[in-house]
Amino acid sequence: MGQALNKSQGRSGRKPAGDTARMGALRLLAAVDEGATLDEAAALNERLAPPDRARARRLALEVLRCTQPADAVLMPLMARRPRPDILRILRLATVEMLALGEAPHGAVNAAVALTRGLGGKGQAASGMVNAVLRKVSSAQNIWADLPAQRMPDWLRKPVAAQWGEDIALAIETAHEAGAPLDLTPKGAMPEDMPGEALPTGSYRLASGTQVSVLPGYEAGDWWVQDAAAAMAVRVLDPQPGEAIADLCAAPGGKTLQLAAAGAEVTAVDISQARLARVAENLARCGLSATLVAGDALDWRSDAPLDAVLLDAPCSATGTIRRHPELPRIRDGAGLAELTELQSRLIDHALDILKPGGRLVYATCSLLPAEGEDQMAAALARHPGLTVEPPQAPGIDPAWITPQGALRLRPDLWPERGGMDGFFILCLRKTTEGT
Ligand SMILES: C[S@@+](CC[C@H](N)C(=O)[O-])C[C@H]1O[C@@H](n2cnc3c(N)ncnc32)[C@H](O)[C@@H]1O
Repeated sequence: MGQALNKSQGRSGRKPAGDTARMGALRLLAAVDEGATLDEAAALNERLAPPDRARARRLALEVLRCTQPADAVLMPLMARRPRPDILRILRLATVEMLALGEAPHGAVNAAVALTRGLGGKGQAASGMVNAVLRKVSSAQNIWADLPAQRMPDWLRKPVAAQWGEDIALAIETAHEAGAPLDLTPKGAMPEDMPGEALPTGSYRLASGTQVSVLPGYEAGDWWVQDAAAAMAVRVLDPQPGEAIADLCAAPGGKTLQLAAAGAEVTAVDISQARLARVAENLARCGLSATLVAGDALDWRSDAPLDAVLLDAPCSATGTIRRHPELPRIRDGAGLAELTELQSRLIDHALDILKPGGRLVYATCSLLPAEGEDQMAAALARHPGLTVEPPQAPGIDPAWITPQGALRLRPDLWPERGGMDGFFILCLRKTTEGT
């Protein structure tokens, strides 16, 4: 490795392979440090060729999943904390070598070149970067023993209080492992579709699979949707011809499921821009629904509603496998506002539902405040409700809570690659009303 890390290589003017993607990853990481989500920052890499853009995102995702372990290796090797741009380069190279198994030679050379590219201070720091990363490259044993990245206290405390320390650790391990690519079939999946058919009806492929080259993409035979997210509509069990409102619909994975089942769907979302994505997804899949842009709290149906799906706005803490920046850019503030909105949406959903109709409440959250506690409060406010036990193929009885809800967590299905965190409960409005 010694020769490969020769400082003079950075002066040759030749960019190490993968440099563009690495620069793209560093841009994304800098934006996250400023409080942006990866989706918000994606436009920064618009000029990159699609393969480099995809690799930049994969690298940034991996760094965000392993920032704490990377720092645990790096910090003892430095006299003081480096400036943020240099720290990002060090973390990237560390994660490339220790988490992704990249050859030290390429990762270290690239890091030194990127450091020099920062100008005067970077030139001065490049020797330190080279020396530190040489040591990091032989730290595999230390890396293997490091615990997975901890959730922040505002999230970890309620999770550990609800399910215990072991489950909190298992969830952290699942966060670090990332997420595979899950698809929901519209009908039968194309026969040549690679991957694994899951017991719940979703289809699972390796993460990083290029979606647009898969069989059936053009024909709209399926859409991308996490296996846990797909369970809310399976629990609702839509029937052909039923009038169903999807009150917080965008980007529309659940609207597509409802429409594919033959329901008469009205998809409501407060965001016109996000609702445009529902329209695009429906068009690609050859499905239809009535789209309404507006506040669900102000919307009422002209016809009686057989069912309402309320996939409420929430902390999205169940999706950290896919959005590892969330714990970095959120601090739990705003939770009270969200739970207040959720309870108002629940009350409105029950109000517009016909007697005998069913409400499925779902959140992609790990916080009991947005799931178990929220529903306990709703049941106390509305005595005329019955809980419908979740019935759908592939449900493990261990996923059903004493309350009769489906509680899905990232640590479930570890041998299959996990699933997002979701809370799902189906209620029936009795004819006596609520
Ligand atoms: C969890 S996402 C929904 C995901 C969607 N059900 C799916 O499966 O693709 C929550 C959505 O609620 C929308 N939203 C937030 N507040 C709303 C409100 N008061 N009325 C209607 N939609 C709202 C947001 O714009 C966002 O698209």
